[in-house]
Amino acid sequence: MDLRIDGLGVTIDGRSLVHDLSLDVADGEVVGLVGPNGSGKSTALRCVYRALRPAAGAVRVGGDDITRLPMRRSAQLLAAMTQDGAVDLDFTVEEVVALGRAPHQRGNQALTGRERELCAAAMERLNLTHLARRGILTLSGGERQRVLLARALVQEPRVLVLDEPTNHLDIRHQVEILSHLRGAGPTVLVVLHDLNLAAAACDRLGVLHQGRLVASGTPKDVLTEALVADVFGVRATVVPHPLTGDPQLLYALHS
Ligand SMILES: Nc1ncnc2c1ncn2[C@@H]1O[C@H](COP(=O)(O)OP(=O)(O)OP(=O)(O)O)[C@@H](O)[C@H]1O
Repeated sequence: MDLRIDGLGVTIDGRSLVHDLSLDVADGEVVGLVGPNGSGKSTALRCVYRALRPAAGAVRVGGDDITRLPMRRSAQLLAAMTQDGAVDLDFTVEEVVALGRAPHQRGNQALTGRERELCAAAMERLNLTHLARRGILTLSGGERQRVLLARALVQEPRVLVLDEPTNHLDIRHQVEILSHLRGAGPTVLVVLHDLNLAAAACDRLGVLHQGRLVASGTPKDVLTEALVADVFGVRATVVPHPLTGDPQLLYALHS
């Protein structure tokens, strides 16, 4: 197993925010974490990328407990694209993308030819080449999200974790970013709100409700009308996508 979350628990101010969460992600697999607002998705993910130390349990990458690794080593293994991963300094787009190589470099080394190619390919793939010289602070929210994904990809991590990577994005870029996750190389754990896009983008889903994992499995197994009603409190009709067969939820706002 590439990423193994084992009995994770987070308690803050006496309140259990994540309780006994275990979830495995196999090599190259894309697993989505879904759940209502406040169900503990970001808190769990923060433990995975070491922004938060869990009160219980462990997070293992390739068998190593990442909380016991030096920061530099865990940054070589795991990259995170998060809401709080924004860059406040006015670096250019190409400088921010190149920062993804930092865990692999010693001191202030210049990028090697291979690293420059890697950065150029990531910018090309995320439609950023024309923005390479622009200051990151001048970009729109969606453009900035794409820069942060490019930075995470050039890190060449074994595991990539993403917290709502489609925030701010128009539908074209939502589809594009999510379609980059499969076959991108790394094993992926991604928090998503849109259940239809999660069903299309992920091999498996884990559903969090009040800090507990209440279901996990393929999107087809997990996204049932009963689960959506129980966990999200919403009535939805589940239909197979006519082209892919992925479950898709239809919501009737009026009848
Ligand atoms: N540092 C903290 N101190 C106190 N409560 C916290 C802290 N961090 C998170 N919480 C609470 O823990 C619960 C889970 O929060 P979390 O951000 O993990 O949920 P989420 O599933 O990611 O939600 P959303 O879908 O709204 O982003 C929420 O009720 C939140 O208010």
